[in-house]
Amino acid sequence: MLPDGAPADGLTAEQRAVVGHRHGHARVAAVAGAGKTTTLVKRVLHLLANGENPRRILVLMFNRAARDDFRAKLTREAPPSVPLPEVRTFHSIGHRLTQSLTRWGYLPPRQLLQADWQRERLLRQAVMQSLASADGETREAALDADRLEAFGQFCDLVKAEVVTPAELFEKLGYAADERHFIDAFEKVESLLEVAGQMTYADLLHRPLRCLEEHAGARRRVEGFLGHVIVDEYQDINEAQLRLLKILAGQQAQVMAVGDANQCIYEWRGARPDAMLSRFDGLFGSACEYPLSYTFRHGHALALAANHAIRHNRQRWDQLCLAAPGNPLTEVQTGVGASALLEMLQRWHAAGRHSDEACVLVRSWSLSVSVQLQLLRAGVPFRLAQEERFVFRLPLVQALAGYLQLARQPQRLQDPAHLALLFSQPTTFVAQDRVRRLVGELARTQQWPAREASILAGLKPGQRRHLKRRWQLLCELPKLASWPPAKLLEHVVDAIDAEKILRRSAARREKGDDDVRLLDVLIEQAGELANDPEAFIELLRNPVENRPDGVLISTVHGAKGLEWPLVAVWGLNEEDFPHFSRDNPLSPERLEEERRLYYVAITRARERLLLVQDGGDHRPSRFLDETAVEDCSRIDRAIRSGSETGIAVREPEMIGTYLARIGQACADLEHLGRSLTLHARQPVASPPAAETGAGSLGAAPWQVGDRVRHASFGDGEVLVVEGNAANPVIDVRFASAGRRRLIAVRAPLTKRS
Ligand SMILES: Nc1ncnc2c1ncn2[C@@H]1O[C@H](COP(=O)(O)OP(=O)(O)OP(=O)(O)O)[C@@H](O)[C@H]1O
Repeated sequence: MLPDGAPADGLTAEQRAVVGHRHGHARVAAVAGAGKTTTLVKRVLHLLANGENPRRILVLMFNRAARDDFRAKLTREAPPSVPLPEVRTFHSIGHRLTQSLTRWGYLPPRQLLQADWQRERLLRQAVMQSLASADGETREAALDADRLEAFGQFCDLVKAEVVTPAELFEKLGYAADERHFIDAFEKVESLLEVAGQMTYADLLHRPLRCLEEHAGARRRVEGFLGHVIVDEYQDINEAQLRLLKILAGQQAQVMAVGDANQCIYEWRGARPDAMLSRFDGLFGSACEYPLSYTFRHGHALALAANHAIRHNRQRWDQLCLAAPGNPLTEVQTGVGASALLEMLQRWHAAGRHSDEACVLVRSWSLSVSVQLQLLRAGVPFRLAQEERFVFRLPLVQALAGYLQLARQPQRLQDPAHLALLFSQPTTFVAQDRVRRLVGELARTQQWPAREASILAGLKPGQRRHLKRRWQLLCELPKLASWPPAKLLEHVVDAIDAEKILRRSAARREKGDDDVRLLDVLIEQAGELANDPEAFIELLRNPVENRPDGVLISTVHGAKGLEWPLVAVWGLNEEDFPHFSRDNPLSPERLEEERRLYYVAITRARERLLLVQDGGDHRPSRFLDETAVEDCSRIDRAIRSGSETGIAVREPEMIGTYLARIGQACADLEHLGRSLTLHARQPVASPPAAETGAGSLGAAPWQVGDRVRHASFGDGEVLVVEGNAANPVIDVRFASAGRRRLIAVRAPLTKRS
């Protein structure tokens, strides 16, 4: 049976309300798996059936895959030969606007830079111009591939956030040795202008700036639309928001559909408040529509997701409810590879296939241990990004190369092998110089004399790095009998690899990732203590993506997708949530990490396994917050109709959940009343200072607090934002509607 007693159209009451929305702007808060596409397709058909001109409707989707999916569904469901509205991505709208503005003479014509190499050449030229008077070492470091990529992201983000490069630099706290980004951005802009070219980010940025500047141009694009429907609204950036505002003009009714709890693209300029207060600021008030039922998974996982996201201060106050016909979902926690391999074994034993399963990781470096474990166990797998195969990572190839050299001293005479070991981790020397030097070393087997021409022009620091590397390589054959883990540790110490990796990384997170990769490899090498050959073999294994294998993906790559079995791997403090001593966790970043976790766990349909490493690694705080035990017990009670008292962490939330599903399904109606719930104290969590939780826990205002205002009467807190000591809160008042208040100034009292 469908929730809310759905009639023959198969929609829930909540979905029907969205479809039939009458007038004004609308905000649709849809939990993961709520059937947004189904609902929005029906909404478009409803508008058409009510005589709306299809040319006055625009549907904006987040990416091309979502757009194609929507178009296909709309075409399937629409009566034959009915003209349909446009379904587009923001970039394609930007492209068309650029063409029109160019034709009307507002913008000079420009060619889009399509190939990666063109973009890379542009970034390289701009950095070289900007560091023309800097020393060779500084320029070399700035032109490193990762740092160049970080600069490219910087340029895109300046345009996505519609700020100046200096503002972005300050806002995101870039490192001092990236200060050239500010000037190099301007160089990029000049180079593009002279060459008559533009980047993908310009497809939105140029027409936006032009339209904001020229009222005449604005008048030519405004007023054509009656309805704009925007999907995945939580992940759109400032440039997209402002373009949307212009396109909608004064008349169009905007329907923003999304889930603020799934905003995971802050690094691309998205903001969780786009869906919340920012919408009000841009468009004014909107009708609010929840889509609370997920059609993806069972109660245990819906409850787990609700528990997890409750710890965010800035969130949409909405419970995710499992629809009655959903599959049962088993939620489990486990430690280490054995938990994953056992789960996969049971899955296969039940006749299920590997390609129904997905392992999700917070970042690619965490996938290395899964890959190695699956390789060892002979479980076929595939990677969402093939270049992430462990044996293809340059650092991994180099580490395998160090081990190999220990066992095969003749490799000291192989220039290609030496070039690999001199380049990873970097020695901060240009590659062609390294190539010449290793050629000489392979031939002479001697470090050159101080005055040798091959060393001319190298700075003392560079010479030191190179010489230390050569000494290590000469030493390795003498350590051939050492187990691989000890040998790797020695390599890492001898060349100060952690420091080099952090210093050479383009972003702090990349540095953390590389260091983590070292740790993982040493751990894995330790597990094969007696068999160094097997370890080297493992790292050099020429595996290919197996289409029938278990998928390994990052959580970002899993946006919008689902699998019958999902394992979230690497649930350790510092890994997920990701932080380190150099990259501490601010309250905002913790909330972003938690949204990412929320997205990860809500991808599962039938089984969810949450895996931590164990050993020295502390379990992720998210595991405790998810209260898996409570969720599974309540799920069992729902299924068995048990009426015994249960002690749970969040009796109030679970009570509300039971009452809501009881309203939706007559069979469960008794539950909210009969299942008695007691509060249980949470297991003590580590102190905030240790875990990087900041002052979050001390926040006096919580979403869901019931309040009384001297003028507006009773209400409920929907959003808490800003500084914990002086937050801005959104409150929905029963009589006065939604209001935004500075909490300490407002005449507010909390009600129990
Ligand atoms: N009212 C409903 N009753 C039963 N099943 C539904 C209902 N609405 C949607 N579904 C099912 O839920 C699944 C997801 O729906 P749909 O493809 O529309 O959503 P989506 O937009 O891809 O997902 P999401 O909500 O995660 O973005 C589909 O299998 C769809 O048939």
